[in-house]
Amino acid sequence: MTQAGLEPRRRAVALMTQVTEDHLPLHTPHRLDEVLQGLPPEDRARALRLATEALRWANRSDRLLGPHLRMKPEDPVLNAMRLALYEINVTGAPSHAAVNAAVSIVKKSKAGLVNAVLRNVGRTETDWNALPPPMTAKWLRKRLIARYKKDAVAAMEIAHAQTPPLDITVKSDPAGWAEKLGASLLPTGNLRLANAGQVSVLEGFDAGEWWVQDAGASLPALLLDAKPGERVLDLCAAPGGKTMQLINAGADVTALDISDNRVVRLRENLARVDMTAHLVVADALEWTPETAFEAILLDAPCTATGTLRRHPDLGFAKDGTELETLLPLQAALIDRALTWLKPGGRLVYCTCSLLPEEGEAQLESALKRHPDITVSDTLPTGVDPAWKAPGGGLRLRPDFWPDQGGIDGFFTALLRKPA
Ligand SMILES: C[S@@+](CC[C@H](N)C(=O)[O-])C[C@H]1O[C@@H](n2cnc3c(N)ncnc32)[C@H](O)[C@@H]1O
Repeated sequence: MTQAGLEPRRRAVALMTQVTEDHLPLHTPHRLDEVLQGLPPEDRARALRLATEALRWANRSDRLLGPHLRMKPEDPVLNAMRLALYEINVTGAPSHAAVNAAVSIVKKSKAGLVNAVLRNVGRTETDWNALPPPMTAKWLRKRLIARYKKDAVAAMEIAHAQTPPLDITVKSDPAGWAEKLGASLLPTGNLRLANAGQVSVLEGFDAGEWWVQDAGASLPALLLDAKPGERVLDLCAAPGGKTMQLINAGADVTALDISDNRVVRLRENLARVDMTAHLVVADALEWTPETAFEAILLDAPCTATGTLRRHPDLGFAKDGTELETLLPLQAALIDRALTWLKPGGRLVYCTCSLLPEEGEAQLESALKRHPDITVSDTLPTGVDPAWKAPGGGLRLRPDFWPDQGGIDGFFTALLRKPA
């Protein structure tokens, strides 16, 4: 392998190690830039893609490696071997090239081990494709089985093993854009591209005609159904996928987020699609609006476990301990948002989580704390009634829409304040 081919792989292993050893998600802003420093854009994208996909398949690679390892090697060594096995078995890379790359990436003292182990794996008869799909990280799997039972979790694992399609939300004329982009039109009105390649070169991107947004992530704003001229608060707004939907519906939007950096991205995203909102950088637990809103969309911070198919690194980077701070924060945000609604106002609460603690259970306890609030059972267009959660709201899972390429996991519910 040429030096040019080796460098993105070396960085991919460094990124994987940031996830497995330091427990930082791949997309941790400053770390990502640090690790990818000096690489041209196409190699940055390549390194990130290799790291993402090698982590998606890491559990299956580990099954092949296990019988040939006396003890678990240090993370950079294990990750170099995981990358090689992913490339050989999923992308069809020639095994000598992938093994040589792994040998060159690790420190010299480990080169012999990596070479011997990978060649031993190559000599075994195990059929990669006959192995079960990669297993969800233990901390999460236990919780998912408790909630959804084994068969549903097995279906989710099949969904998590697939590289997800690219979904986009268009400003207008979804059917026309579907034709121009060669995309399929989803029942929810989003467009889906199976193999999109580089997003920024697609027609309509520079002109700001659409933005990237999973179909599942678009449902909360569809459920809120903002009307032209309505004053709407987008609470926890950055990077702004839902803000753009609300503005596109004609609402007068205030978009608030605690993170300076993320609001910079939100501002850039709005500029690209030529939209404006009142932007606020503030902690929602301290901020108070001057007047009440007709509608609020609260996309609360969460474990993001519904996005595992897009971010397989999260299973390695997280361990569930953040729930201790997230759960009270989500409840406090709901309580504050309800006080900022006009009589008769609407609140959509949502999280991109598969955990009932962050969805169904938050709704249930909010209804107990606020007995005057009701939950709407309206369904946005295109939503399968089977997605209704028993206690109200919608429960989306990655194994839904299996024939159309899946959907991110989400919980979302529309609450109404009495008039
Ligand atoms: C799930 S993300 C929002 C995604 C966004 N709604 C979208 O559709 O693009 C959650 C956001 O909550 C913000 N956040 C976390 N704690 C907050 C707080 N106390 N006040 C305001 N925003 C907060 C985070 O900075 C993060 O941007």
